[in-house]
Amino acid sequence: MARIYALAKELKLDSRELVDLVKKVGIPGKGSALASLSDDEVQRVRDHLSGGSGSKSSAAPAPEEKAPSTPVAVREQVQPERRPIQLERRGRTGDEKPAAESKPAAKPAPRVRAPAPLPPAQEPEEAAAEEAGQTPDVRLPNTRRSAGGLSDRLRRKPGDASKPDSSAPEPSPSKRDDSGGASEAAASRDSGGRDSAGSGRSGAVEPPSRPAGPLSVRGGAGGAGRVRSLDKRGTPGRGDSGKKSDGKPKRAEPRIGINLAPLPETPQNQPAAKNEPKAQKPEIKLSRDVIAGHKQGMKAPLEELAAESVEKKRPSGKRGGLSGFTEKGKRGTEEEDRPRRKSGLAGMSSARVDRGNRRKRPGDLSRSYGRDDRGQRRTLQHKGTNTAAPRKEPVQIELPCTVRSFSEAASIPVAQVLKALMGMGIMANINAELEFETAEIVAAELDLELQLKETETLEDELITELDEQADDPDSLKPRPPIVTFLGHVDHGKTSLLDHLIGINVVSGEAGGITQHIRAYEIDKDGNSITFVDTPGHEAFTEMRARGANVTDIAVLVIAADDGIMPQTEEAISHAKAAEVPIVVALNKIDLEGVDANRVLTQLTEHQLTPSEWGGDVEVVRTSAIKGTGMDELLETLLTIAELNEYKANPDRAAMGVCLEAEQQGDRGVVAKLVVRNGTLRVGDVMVCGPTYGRVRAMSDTLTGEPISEAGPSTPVSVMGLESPPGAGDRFHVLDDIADARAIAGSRADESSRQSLSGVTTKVSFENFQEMLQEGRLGQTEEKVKLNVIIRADVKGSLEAIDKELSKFDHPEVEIRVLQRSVGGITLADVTLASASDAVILGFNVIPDEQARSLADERNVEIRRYDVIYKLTDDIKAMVEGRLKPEERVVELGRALVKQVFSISRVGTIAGCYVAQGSIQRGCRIRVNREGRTIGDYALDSLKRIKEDVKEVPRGMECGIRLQGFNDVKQDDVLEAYRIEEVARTLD
Ligand SMILES: Nc1nc2c(ncn2[C@@H]2O[C@H](COP(=O)(O)OP(=O)(O)OP(=O)(O)O)[C@@H](O)[C@H]2O)c(=O)[nH]1
Repeated sequence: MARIYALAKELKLDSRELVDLVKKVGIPGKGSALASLSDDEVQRVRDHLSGGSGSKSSAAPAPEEKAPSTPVAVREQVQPERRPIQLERRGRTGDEKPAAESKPAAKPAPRVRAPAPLPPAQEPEEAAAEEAGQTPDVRLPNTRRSAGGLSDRLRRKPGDASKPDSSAPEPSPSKRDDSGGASEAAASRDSGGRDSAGSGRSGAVEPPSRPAGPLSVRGGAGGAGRVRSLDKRGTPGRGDSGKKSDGKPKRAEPRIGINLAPLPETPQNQPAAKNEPKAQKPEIKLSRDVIAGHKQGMKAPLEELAAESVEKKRPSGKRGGLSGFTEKGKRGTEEEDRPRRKSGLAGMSSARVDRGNRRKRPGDLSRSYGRDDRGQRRTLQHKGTNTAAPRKEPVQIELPCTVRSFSEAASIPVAQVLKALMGMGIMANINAELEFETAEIVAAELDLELQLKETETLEDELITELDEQADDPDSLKPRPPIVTFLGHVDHGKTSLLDHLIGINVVSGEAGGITQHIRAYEIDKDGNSITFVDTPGHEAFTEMRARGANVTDIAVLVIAADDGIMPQTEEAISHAKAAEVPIVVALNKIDLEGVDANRVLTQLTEHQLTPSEWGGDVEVVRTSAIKGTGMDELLETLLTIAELNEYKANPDRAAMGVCLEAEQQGDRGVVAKLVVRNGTLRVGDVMVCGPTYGRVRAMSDTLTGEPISEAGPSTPVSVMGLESPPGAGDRFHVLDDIADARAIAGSRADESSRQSLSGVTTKVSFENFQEMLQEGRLGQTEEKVKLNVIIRADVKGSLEAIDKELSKFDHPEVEIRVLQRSVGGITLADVTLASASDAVILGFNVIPDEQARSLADERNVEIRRYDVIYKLTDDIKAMVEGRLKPEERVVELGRALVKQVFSISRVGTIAGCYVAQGSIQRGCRIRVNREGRTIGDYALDSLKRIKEDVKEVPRGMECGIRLQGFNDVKQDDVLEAYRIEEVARTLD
């Protein structure tokens, strides 16, 4: 499995280009650089790049990478020619490698062996060459390759074989000898690798060139890169440059004829090469010892030095100024340059020449850095003036990384990073946090090397370690279950808890409504149960949203007289989403005339089948007033706890969750915590969310009596924290208060950074689709679940949507409706969506103000529809990976209709107050009445006083007339929006 962008990087291709290629190869659903390819698909791509023959390419995959991007097209054209060449290569590949590698030994024998594998037909040539006195193993082949390779080919055609042949071999060997073994060494390997020769020559030459293939293959992942660089370097070979340039055409045999033209220049280049010594000085300084050593067979140091030098010279692994090399002879296709590139000293010279070229054309930076294989513009390209030197070293990125820090690290403008992100379909701001993968792609887009500098934070070191610290099974002891009451308001949650603990809190509550979370531990026949009473299911879900799932069992309290009410439905959704056992307390059973069966039926309709009806949901009939069913309820809870074997290790450092906290005048910060594991003691140092402190005192949440320690599942009031943590914040006990302080500080920073970040973190249709394509989802489960919450205007719509969704059938994705109900989108929906990574689907309904702002804050996606098929189409399209929101709705503002004026011949004018954003001329208006959208119309006229205006901002009044709608009423909410075309970037 490999990501497209990673493969592109490996193959030295542009990500988008590879995406196109993948499509071309016939692999569907890979519209993004983030998409993953299976091994088979990767092989298909490689095969395609290699020229089409799967099996062949598999034998020598690396060579294919030689021709990165451009090659695709070119190869296809040249295919007929390449085939034979490839075959030869492969043959060599295996054999050559060793030959090339062993070269260091410089033993003639091995050298001779290398050519052996060559096709018989070519042997004669090789043999002839050898006989020519090329005993010096490597040199011969090298010489041929680098110098004579192309010429050989050319020779054959033109018929002038001797001249180039002799000249080629001679100069190079002699030269090398002169300059010291260095050149030979490099040449032998480099030029060997250089396919130029091989290609240029007939089959015989090929063998020597093979080495390049093998080299890259060995390189493994980096093979591609190497091949590429080798090619580059090969080009410039000293003195042979001209010839080499000829050699490249290997792939494009048809061009040989065309390429012949530059031949005459070969000799011209030669002299240039002779001048090399001048340029060579700054390139590499070879000490006499090294040179002498090499003559005695020590090639490695030289090669390393050479390679190192070349690397330094090449900006960001690009072909850099090498392109200039081809200029004279054939500045045409870059693919022709590639094969010429060499490694080692040959590469050095290429780089040197390259530099020289750059010096000649200082303004043409684009040629050096700004173009990719297809000549397409790269981000670092500069036109005309060289404003800044391109970064040559890998970009060091420390995680987490913002756009700003990325741009600073890479020394490139923020705008450029944002643009690259936009190109990936990510709209971010300067403070947006980039995940490593995103940063990696951006770096690839910007042609930068990325070096991850991950610093382990104290959080990772201490907290994560504590979280991951597994308890020895022997140390685990049963712990009390933590039970939470959920249900519709006034159905008796608090009364039930009161009765269970024997106090009467209900009467003391303001307005009879629970405003605080209470948590008490009670004892039943020696067994404890911890009860948590929350002010509503939002609080319950809120804690879940913060990763603090304290509840083991949910008790759904339903008043027998009311039955299931809207909030009960929500509570059911929340409990189901939390995936905890549900026990129903059918309360107020003491009331006369209540029909328990009606409630049981309703429960069944909500997929909660009572155990007495054959289901698995325990229903206990209770009366908080009379105390009916209390024992049965406790016993049921204890039985469930027993079945689920809730256990914890009381002998470790405590960790748990904060339920509530407040600043109390004389006592300081008092936090109500529940210990989930371990034992909390007075004197312990703890970090809780963004605060920390030492436990100064602890007290029982029920009696208020001081306690010195609190074991697993114990609710406890703690004093000593620096500031009040939030509900749902987790706490950990640490050894060192300095660590606790540091962690709390970094969390505070992190949360403020997140609030500034503009990157979406929650699930949305688009990122779900993306995750699906990448395989990030569904790796552990059989089916990926897409959580949705549906809100519709009427029950009929809900039923229609349900029906549509029930038809949905996908092998990998399951639509999981967490909640479906009639009415506008509420805060509870957003909280649930946030806690459950769900998308809210609104059908002809709008979110209320609170829900809207919380959704914005938490990046919860709310999708609104007015036609059912659009909703289902969207889901299908998303799952099938073809979601293409070509247009995006941009909300502009909301206005409240304060008064309506009917003017004859003009129509109805709505006198409005702009409560949010602005109303703009040319926008569209959704008319909402009592939480439902009743129509969608174009804005006909927008006036302030009597003047037509372009825009009316928030806080102003205006007159609005809608096109084709005169039934505007007072208190209607008019929502202004605009539809913007959005360029698709993922496909
Ligand atoms: N008849 C009868 N009345 C009950 C019973 N349980 C609770 N009530 C009454 O119902 C009203 C609401 O009870 P609460 O316990 O405050 O209900 P709640 O669900 O906790 O309400 P919130 O705190 O607002 O969430 C009170 O007046 C209780 O006296 C019961 O079993 N029978």
